[in-house]
Amino acid sequence: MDKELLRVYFIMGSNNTTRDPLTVLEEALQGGITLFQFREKGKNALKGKAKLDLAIKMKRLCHAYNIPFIVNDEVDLALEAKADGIHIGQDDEPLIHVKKRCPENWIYGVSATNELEARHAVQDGADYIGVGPVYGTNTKEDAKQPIGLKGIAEIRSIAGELPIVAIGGIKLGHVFNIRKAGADGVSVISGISHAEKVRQTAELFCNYSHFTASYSKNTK
Ligand SMILES: Cc1ncc(COP(=O)(O)OP(=O)(O)O)c(N)n1
Ligand SMILES: Cc1nc(C(=O)O)sc1CCOP(=O)(O)O
Ligand SMILES: [Mg+2]
Repeated sequence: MDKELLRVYFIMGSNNTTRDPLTVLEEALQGGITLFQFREKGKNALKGKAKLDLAIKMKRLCHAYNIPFIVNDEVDLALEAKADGIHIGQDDEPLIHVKKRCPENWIYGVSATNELEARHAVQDGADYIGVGPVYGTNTKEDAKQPIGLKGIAEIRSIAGELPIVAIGGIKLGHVFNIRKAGADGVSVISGISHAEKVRQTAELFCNYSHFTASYSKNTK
């Protein structure tokens, strides 16, 4: 996959905002997010048809802005919504099974918290690795211990050329150091979905992430 898609990877479900989730997503798209993941889980998450309906509406919105639509965890939902990819965690259906029943041209993401998990993700043919949590987060109840910038750098060395994206507690002020540690981008939930001005905040994430990439290239 094109690693530029990971520059600002916005993730959201209906319970990550008190506003209309479609409005929040559209504002983030207007701000220039480069990839979107539908993650409908946890307290007050939608179920059944309401979940599928929201997924399809979000996919249409993403496609109107030429942004790929990824689904978290749920392979059947991703297939029904005709998504562009799936994100798989360590406790989810293994990537090698998932790949057998999904389109070849999908984007396949895998989570890793340590070098061993990253090594397996590379071997199993992931298109990118979600690395975290980098910092403490209130968004994911079962989040592991933060791995910090050192954790990103360690997984960067395992991943080789495979794109990696950092996740967990990421705010605007973290972007520079995260990119310098070797991540190709930042994956953000509350830093964007809870922002007072979603479009402007997404735009700032994009500018910071873009600036750091150019800065690092020119100082190597
Ligand atoms: C880009 C990205 N990276 C990591 C995750 C976390 O996946 P997982 O560990 O399966 O946890 P849940 O999100 O399912 O709670 C992710 N979703 N996206
Ligand atoms: C969904 C998720 N996965 C994580 C991991 O470590 O794999 S941390 C996390 C929550 C990210 O939300 P926020 O940007 O609000 O901290
Ligand atoms: Mg998962």
